[in-house]
Amino acid sequence: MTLLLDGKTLSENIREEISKRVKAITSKGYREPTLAVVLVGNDPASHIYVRNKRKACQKVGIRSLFYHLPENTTTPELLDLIAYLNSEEKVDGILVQLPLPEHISQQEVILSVSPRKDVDGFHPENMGKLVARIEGGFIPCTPLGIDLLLKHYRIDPKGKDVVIVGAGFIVGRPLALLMLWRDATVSVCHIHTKDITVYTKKADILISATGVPHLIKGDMIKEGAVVIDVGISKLGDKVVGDVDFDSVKHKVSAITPVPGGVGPMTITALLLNTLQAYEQNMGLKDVGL
Ligand SMILES: NC(=O)C1=CN([C@@H]2O[C@H](COP(=O)(O)OP(=O)(O)OC[C@H]3O[C@@H](n4cnc5c(N)ncnc54)[C@H](OP(=O)(O)O)[C@@H]3O)[C@@H](O)[C@H]2O)C=CC1
Ligand SMILES: Nc1nc(=O)c2c([nH]1)NC[C@@H]1CN(c3ccc(C(=O)N[C@@H](CCC(=O)O)C(=O)O)cc3)C=[N+]21
Ligand SMILES: [Mg+2]
Repeated sequence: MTLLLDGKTLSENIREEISKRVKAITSKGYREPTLAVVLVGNDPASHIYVRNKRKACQKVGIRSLFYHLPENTTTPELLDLIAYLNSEEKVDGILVQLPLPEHISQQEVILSVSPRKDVDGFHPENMGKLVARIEGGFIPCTPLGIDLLLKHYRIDPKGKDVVIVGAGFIVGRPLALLMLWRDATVSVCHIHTKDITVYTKKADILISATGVPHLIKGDMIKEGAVVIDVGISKLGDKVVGDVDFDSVKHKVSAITPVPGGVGPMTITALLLNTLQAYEQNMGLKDVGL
């Protein structure tokens, strides 16, 4: 029997808890948690993601402020907005939607967000805490969402061979660090890997995050493995992952569906990070809340 790792239902349950926590705090007279979402340009997929993130915020009582800048925004203009959001006491979290237009320096933007408001966990101070195993930083949303999903289903990476396909900045790399933190033996494959099948076949837990539809097929997988599909691609009008679900599903012990697996968990992790930023910003722990 193959277990479907249901990120949608788990997300609903966690979001219910977040909502209760927000109500408990705001009913004591504190202001609402606030996330600033910055989108540059008109990429249609980014628009949909941003809309989903804002809807999710609203449902749990997190206020979201939306800053939509034109495609031709310059790096200094974007940095000015971020400097303002950093200084604004009432803004707890800042999310700059990626990818940014080519002409904007992603590196400068990531460095400019205050590490205390960096709910994406992309700032080197937060990435560094992931390397050094220092608690209290922000863990990037997709790795954190996957960690929560594995925990919920009592799949412990400790001592397991975890193989990650894709070494991107927002998923593969930070995920590798988090899985090391969980005491897994981690391999990371990428575009220059000679033969990814050598690695995927050894995986107890295989996590694919490339955006290449149907990259992972049944004959590349060990019997009984756990498969986590991070990829999101459009094939015609269907949303598909990196995993060829039909050839894989009979071989594995557990697998995430796309949609309804990692995607909702990513947004839930964003809500959790925003709540963490808010609690730290307001000093709620210090007053015993
Ligand atoms: N479900 C969710 O919540 C989320 C889903 N995503 C999805 O995950 C995917 C990856 O996103 P992201 O990390 O931002 O993308 P990136 O483009 O930053 O990273 C993709 C990685 O996969 C590698 N890669 C590409 N093709 C192959 C291949 N054939 N074999 C092995 N490695 C390959 C790339 O190598 P190289 O760079 O050298 O080409 C790169 O390391 C996308 O589909 C994205 O939409 C992303 C975030 C959240
Ligand atoms: N600064 C920044 N932070 C991000 O976290 C970030 C980003 N930029 N840029 C783009 C990627 C992608 N990403 C997704 C989030 C949710 C779903 C999601 O909710 N997916 C649903 C719906 C899929 C669909 O129907 O399109 C699902 O899988 O069920 C997908 C992808 C966050 N990203
Ligand atoms: Mg993310």
